[in-house]
Amino acid sequence: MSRFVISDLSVNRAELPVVSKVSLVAESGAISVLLGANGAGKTTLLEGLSGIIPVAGGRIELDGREIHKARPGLRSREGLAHVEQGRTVFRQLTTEENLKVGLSREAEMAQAYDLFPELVQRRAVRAGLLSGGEQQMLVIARALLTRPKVLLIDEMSAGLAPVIVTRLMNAVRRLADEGLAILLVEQFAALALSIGDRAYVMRRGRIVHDGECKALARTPDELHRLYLGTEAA
Ligand SMILES: Nc1ncnc2c1ncn2[C@@H]1O[C@H](COP(=O)(O)OP(=O)(O)OP(=O)(O)O)[C@@H](O)[C@H]1O
Repeated sequence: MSRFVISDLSVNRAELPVVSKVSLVAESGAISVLLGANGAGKTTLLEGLSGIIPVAGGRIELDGREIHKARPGLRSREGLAHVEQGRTVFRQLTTEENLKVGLSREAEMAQAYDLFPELVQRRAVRAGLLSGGEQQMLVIARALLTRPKVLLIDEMSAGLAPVIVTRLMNAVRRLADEGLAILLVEQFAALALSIGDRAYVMRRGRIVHDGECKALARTPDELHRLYLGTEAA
């Protein structure tokens, strides 16, 4: 069982505070969903978690070990993987070569293909020629090759057709059911809440809601209010 705990975390951009004293948890077997309007600071938070940008304050702990001062490579070795926004693949390499860049062994490759059988028939195709959904599957598969304990996923659904988004969401649910701890940043709020466990809503760099996904899914007006910030301060 893994536990990823973020306490009072602050992250700046160009020396301006973008994420302020955020606390949240992601645990084995569960999906923590992080929602919020554009510019709320979700991507900045994930980049602070994986070490792409340094944190300005607070703590990040994975299974009781503090990792917020560690370089990204070390955080990865500790068990953190980050599916970044933008679906970056090596476009000139084939699907399989993209996976091999992750220095994977056969067992991990087999697991990746088991999660996304769609990629098997595309293994010899250059990644630049894959559909957006296939590229997203490839990026998620590549993140799994390091056998992470915690998976951070940023806007995997951007620009994809609803049927593909549902496919990806089901795969993410399966990963959680197999024991991963997942922190899912998502714009498709209703769908994310339908597969998630714990829901957080972020606004202007702060967490303004922390509760169960099921409860928030039942109250779309409340979700709307949280996004727009019309509640009493
Ligand atoms: N490289 C950067 N330099 C300076 N400010 C930035 C940079 N990237 C983002 N910001 C600012 O930080 C704030 C938070 O942006 P961020 O991308 O983290 O939000 P987000 O919640 O992920 O939004 P979106 O859903 O649009 O991706 C915004 O005000 C944005 O303008």
